[in-house]
Amino acid sequence: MNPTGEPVVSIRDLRMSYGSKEVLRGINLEIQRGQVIGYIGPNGAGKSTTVKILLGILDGYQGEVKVFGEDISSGSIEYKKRIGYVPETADVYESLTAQEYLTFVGELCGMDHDAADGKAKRLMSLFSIGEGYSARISSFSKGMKQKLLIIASLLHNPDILFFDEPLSGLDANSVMVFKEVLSELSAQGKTIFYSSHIMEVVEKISDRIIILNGGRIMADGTFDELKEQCSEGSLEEIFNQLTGFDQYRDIANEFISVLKE
Ligand SMILES: Nc1ncnc2c1ncn2[C@@H]1O[C@H](COP(=O)(O)OP(=O)(O)OP(=O)(O)O)[C@@H](O)[C@H]1O
Repeated sequence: MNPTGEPVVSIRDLRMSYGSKEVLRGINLEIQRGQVIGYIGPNGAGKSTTVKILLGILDGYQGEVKVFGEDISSGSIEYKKRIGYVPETADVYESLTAQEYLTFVGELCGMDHDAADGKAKRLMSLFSIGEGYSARISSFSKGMKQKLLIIASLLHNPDILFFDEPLSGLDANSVMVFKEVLSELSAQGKTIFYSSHIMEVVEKISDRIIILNGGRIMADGTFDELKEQCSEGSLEEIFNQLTGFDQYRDIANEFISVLKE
């Protein structure tokens, strides 16, 4: 954990370009232990790029990125064992069974095979997909695959979690279980980065909301602070205001008239 109270993630003047296209334009952030961060922004804002840099799977950035107080460019990969990640889209090994996949992931993160096996089986059953434990992932429904990814991200009890649209495909009962798990994890001191386009959920679960637009941070604060700053009621309205999007009716009308042609 992080007994000294220093930030678990610290980012200074982070810049990233793909070719001549600058997609992160000077991000500065300090994230404390136990915070649930709603990390939101329009499509292409740079959210996944930031997360991939933090995960150590994207190089070539400028600026300083520290996780658990250590500069991730130092080459140490130990910190990755303390991180869990649910990507927006994932290539899981479909020909493996859930058991093979989860024990493999657990062992990669330093767990003993039998410990990973026992824990994975119980977590699958708690998520109502226990019957699929020995089945090939290729036979899973979309929601079952998503639950598998969530379990894989949590199995090794990481200290920082990155979730990208984690509720995608989950039924209403599982959503309630997952939200409750999130709030317990945060109470235990886990830090959670939550990226989603579902504003109602982000508004409810986040202690702090960061809005990214065009590679820059447009807002950073609690929901109440953002509300005060924008004089708007819901996070959806705040988001639309801060990302300069107020023509949705005109666009929808034009869309309909094109369909009618
Ligand atoms: N491998 C790549 N090569 C070139 N450009 C890329 C690459 N990956 C991302 N980009 C560009 O970087 C920008 C930021 O992408 P990123 O995936 O970080 O956005 P995002 O905020 O996660 O978007 P979304 O909400 O759609 O998932 C986009 O303009 C995207 O086209």
